[in-house]
Amino acid sequence: MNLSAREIALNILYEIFENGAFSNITIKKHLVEGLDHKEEGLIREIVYGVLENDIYINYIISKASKIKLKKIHPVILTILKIGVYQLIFIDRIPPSAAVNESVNLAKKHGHKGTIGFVNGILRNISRNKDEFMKIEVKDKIDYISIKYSHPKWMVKRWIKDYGDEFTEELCRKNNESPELNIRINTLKTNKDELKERLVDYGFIVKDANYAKDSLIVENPIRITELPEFKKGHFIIQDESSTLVGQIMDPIPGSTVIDLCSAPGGKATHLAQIMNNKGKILSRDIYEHKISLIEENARRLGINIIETSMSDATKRDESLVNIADYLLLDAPCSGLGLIRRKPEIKRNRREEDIDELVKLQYGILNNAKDYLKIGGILIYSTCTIEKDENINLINKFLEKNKNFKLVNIEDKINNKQDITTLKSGYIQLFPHIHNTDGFYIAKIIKER
Ligand SMILES: C[S@@+](CC[C@H](N)C(=O)[O-])C[C@H]1O[C@@H](n2cnc3c(N)ncnc32)[C@H](O)[C@@H]1O
Repeated sequence: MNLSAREIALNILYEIFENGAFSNITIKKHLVEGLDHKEEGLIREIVYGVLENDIYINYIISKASKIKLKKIHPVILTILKIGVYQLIFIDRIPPSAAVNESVNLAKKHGHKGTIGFVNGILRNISRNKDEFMKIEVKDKIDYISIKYSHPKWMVKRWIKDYGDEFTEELCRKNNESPELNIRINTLKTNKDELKERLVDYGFIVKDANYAKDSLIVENPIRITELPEFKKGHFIIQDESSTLVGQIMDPIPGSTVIDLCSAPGGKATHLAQIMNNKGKILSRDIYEHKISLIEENARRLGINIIETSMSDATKRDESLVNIADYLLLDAPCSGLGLIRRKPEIKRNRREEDIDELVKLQYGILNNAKDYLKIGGILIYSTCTIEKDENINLINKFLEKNKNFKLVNIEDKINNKQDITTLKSGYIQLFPHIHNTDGFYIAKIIKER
């Protein structure tokens, strides 16, 4: 029997809420053959919409329900969330349809009582929408947390580091869908040629703002099914991440170590910049991820990447003093990726950050010995947490006086809203740069 788009969305959300699953992987798993673009679009809209607005939706349901949220069966609660999301956020769906579709799901998954419960709550919210949407709290942290559905600890940290207005803008932007970026594989094609091909297929394409090898695709549905993708003419990569290669800018023929390499987005870009000449040692702690690096390298026509499994927290004597360039694209809290993976807001815990900082520092401390004198270290993360970025790098530089940040002004042409290039690092934010939240520092080992 074919499931409706809303029922598929229910199954996906249930798995994410109950098992802490990743949104992109779970969506892929549940999309079945035969769904048309419109149904697939609705499933994605509901899943991402509910995840992005989860705290606000819960707030609205708890105002309407006499039963505490914790006491509502998780499937019924998810059905309610799908209904509320459509009532509040999707204008084109008539309220009666939003209510009826949720009631139909309740008929399938609940009993007489729960059907009445879902119907009553959704009708009440639909009739008094403005009243239910009001956020009646005085505290700024509580307000931002509910309105933009970010956990309080996150809002509190960001207000402390960046201020109220900045945090509100950032949280607002985190709930918008990001554009898709692709990176051109200059070993196989060039920007103009690829752009022309994509436009011929009907894609709307424009240049990215900061990364030379990146394009923005506005309507990317099923872009990875194109022959150009299969032939390795491009890879999906946010432009912030593409800037890592651009800023490292390794010379062809060099030896590069990439300690946390999977799935190889940055390693393959470095190979491209090196014109597929030299050597890149790509390592990762997870065996199953190594094959992803190899698959990407093969598709992109790269043969200078040598993969192996290793734990970067353990010192490897065979690497000491061999690297001209070293990339530490560290495991991090991922708080710069909330637009793409809204489940991060539910799954990440504040305690994780201290743990991650210890891990990052441990790896950095090994990495420093792998560089030759005069070698270049790039440290990057996809987070906006100062403790994982600038604070960590400052602590490292304080303890290792032979390392210095390098001016990177010549590496980025468009300097709009980036003021720290001279100081050797950049911190990008979704609401300012329209990229993932991302940190990159370039450091030289002077002696
Ligand atoms: C930010 S991701 C790397 C993304 C990759 N550089 C790219 O551009 O495609 C961080 C990677 O670190 C790996 N990792 C986590 N802990 C590690 C460790 N102790 N040693 C080596 N790799 C580790 C994870 O498996 C993950 O693939």
